[in-house]
Amino acid sequence: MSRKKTSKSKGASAPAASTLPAANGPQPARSGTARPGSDAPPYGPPQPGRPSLGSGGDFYDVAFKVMLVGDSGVGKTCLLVRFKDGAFLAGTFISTVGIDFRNKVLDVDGMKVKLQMWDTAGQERFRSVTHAYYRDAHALLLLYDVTNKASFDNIQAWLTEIHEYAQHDVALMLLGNKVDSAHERVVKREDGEKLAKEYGLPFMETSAKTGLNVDLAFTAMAKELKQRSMKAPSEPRFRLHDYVNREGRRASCCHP
Ligand SMILES: Nc1nc2c(ncn2[C@@H]2O[C@H](COP(=O)(O)OP(=O)(O)OP(=O)(O)O)[C@@H](O)[C@H]2O)c(=O)[nH]1
Ligand SMILES: [Mg+2]
Repeated sequence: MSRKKTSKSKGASAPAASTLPAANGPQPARSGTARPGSDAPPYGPPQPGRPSLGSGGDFYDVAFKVMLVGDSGVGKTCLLVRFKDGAFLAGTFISTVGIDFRNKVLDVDGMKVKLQMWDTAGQERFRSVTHAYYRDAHALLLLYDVTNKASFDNIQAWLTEIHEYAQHDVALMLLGNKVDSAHERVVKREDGEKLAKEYGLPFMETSAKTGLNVDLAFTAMAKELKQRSMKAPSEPRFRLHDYVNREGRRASCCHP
């Protein structure tokens, strides 16, 4: 069964999880060439126990699209590279052109969950390109930079955009990145928490540089999406807010 795609279907139900790889399959990450849905698996209900084989040779039970959004320079690409490859892209800042994507298969409570992660360009001039991708996203990671007040102040505008273009029940998480830069910090943790509470969002501070909370952010989202996709979950309800509050590490303690 495949889901019929509708354009800007505000108020429609969230896209179903995908279990089948596309005929042409996801392509290796590259900038500015991907088209909405063209490289992505078609949608369909999850069929646990019947793993699919992606074109990259990755077996998975269920697949979801996770999009990273936020101002240019907040660290979206670095966060993704940290999660995917465990490395930090130091040095010259190379701004993303258009949109880029990477895949990773996670083991979530015995199920292989493939995350197809879309890295969007934060620059204003690419905004119309990224709008086209929102409607297919199952989850959004919305980032600001704790050393850049403007990126925090713009979160409200990003939320307005998300409400306009994304599915109404898209899973959403707010991340304050670059907490390793303690001396340059201008947005307090409490300010991030307050904003997140105001909008009912799960919230964490992260560092693509040290890796703080990076795996946790993606894993928590994978757990949430997996739970949402189960028609009659046998496990207790997963609570994203409680999970990130419990598991999230604070920059000043506990982390190397
Ligand atoms: N200290 C520190 N620097 C970071 C971190 N994450 C990213 N950076 C730096 O911030 C700059 C921008 O990072 P990118 O990941 O390219 O930013 P982006 O959000 O993808 O930007 P666009 O592609 O233009 O939307 C780069 O110079 C990174 O090295 C972090 O966690 N800590
Ligand atoms: Mg980028």
